Amino acid sequence: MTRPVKAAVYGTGSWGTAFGMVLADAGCEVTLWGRRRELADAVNHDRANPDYLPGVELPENLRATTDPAEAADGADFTVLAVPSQTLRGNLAAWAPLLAPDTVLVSLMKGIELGSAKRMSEVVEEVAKVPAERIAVVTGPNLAREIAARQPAAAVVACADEAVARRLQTACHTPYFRPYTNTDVVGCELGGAVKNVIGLAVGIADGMGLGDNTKGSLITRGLAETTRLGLAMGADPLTFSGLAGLGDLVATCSSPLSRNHTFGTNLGRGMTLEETIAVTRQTAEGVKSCQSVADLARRYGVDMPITDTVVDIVHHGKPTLVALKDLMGRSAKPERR
Ligand SMILES: NC(=O)C1=CN([C@@H]2O[C@H](COP(=O)(O)OP(=O)(O)OC[C@H]3O[C@@H](n4cnc5c(N)ncnc54)[C@H](O)[C@@H]3O)[C@@H](O)[C@H]2O)C=CC1
Ligand SMILES: O=C(CO)COP(=O)(O)O
Repeated sequence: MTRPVKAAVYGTGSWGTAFGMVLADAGCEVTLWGRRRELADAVNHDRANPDYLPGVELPENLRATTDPAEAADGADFTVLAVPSQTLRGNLAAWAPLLAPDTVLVSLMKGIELGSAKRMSEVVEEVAKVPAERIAVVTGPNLAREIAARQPAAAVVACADEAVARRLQTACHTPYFRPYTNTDVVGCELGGAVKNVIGLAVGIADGMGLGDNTKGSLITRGLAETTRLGLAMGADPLTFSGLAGLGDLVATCSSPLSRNHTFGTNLGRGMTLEETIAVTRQTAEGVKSCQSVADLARRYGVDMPITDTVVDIVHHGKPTLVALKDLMGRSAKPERR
């Protein structure tokens, strides 16, 4: 008899827990790692994560620990679901504990500040594992909807297609349909930049602007994401798939999106400090907009919506002035 696939999930926030549920529903034996004892106890004794997924009953084959070595033990897949800017420090502590030959899986949709590295690059550098053992899960996957077992598709990306297929099997359930992709760069960029565009759409919503504005921002946001992706060697078709358009549409339409909500609060006139104070969870685009703008500069790519978000969020540019400047740029053909 073959043993069940074992997965360790580092991060007991909303997506770490919801993706842990997916893995458990697909038949894996899952151990979540979290920092807080009371949350691990709630998972183990009450089958609940009241802080991040209130009202959701967790499956039996999902347990939690605060001991990173216990989580790592024998894991076929090591899933990373902490805020992107904390990955490097956390992974440095976990790397010596990882099971040999484990596949590292990033759920994170951010770009590291300073280095402008994608999360899989940080994993490769810190855990010292080859790219063929690093995978990414991305797509239109709002955690609360997945935890309610509402149907969704996703992408599992890995340079080694056989590894992507193994992960696909490990997380395939009747409500979660993962597709494989070998374009890791495109998949990660799609996930990180959509958070920035989600902020822009949220700001527009908060300003009371309508669906034409939203449609324009989504489409031109996808155009600038694709431009950056092309310059970085991604497959442009990735951006019309789940990791690009799919995730962009979900994020830019949903009040469940933290990035969208963050933008809406700013657009309504809250200050950055007030907005941060009412945001309990990770809104990756707030920091990553700066790293995406860095990447754009490094690759000589024009990303006007990203620049506008950086100006509003980090330089205090008034939203009406930012909108006027964005619309007032010189006219150009659509495909350039
Ligand atoms: N929530 C969602 O719907 C989705 C989130 N993601 C991505 O997943 C990643 C994680 O997001 P969520 O789980 O939603 O965030 P969250 O804010 O719900 O949870 C973050 C978790 O990380 C922990 N944490 C915070 N700072 C930490 C630190 N310094 N060291 C260790 N742990 C720390 C928190 O205690 C919490 O358990 C992000 O990159 C996000 O973009 C991707 C798809 C869907
Ligand atoms: O990535 C997500 C959905 O796919 C979640 O978006 P937020 O991080 O904006 O909530």
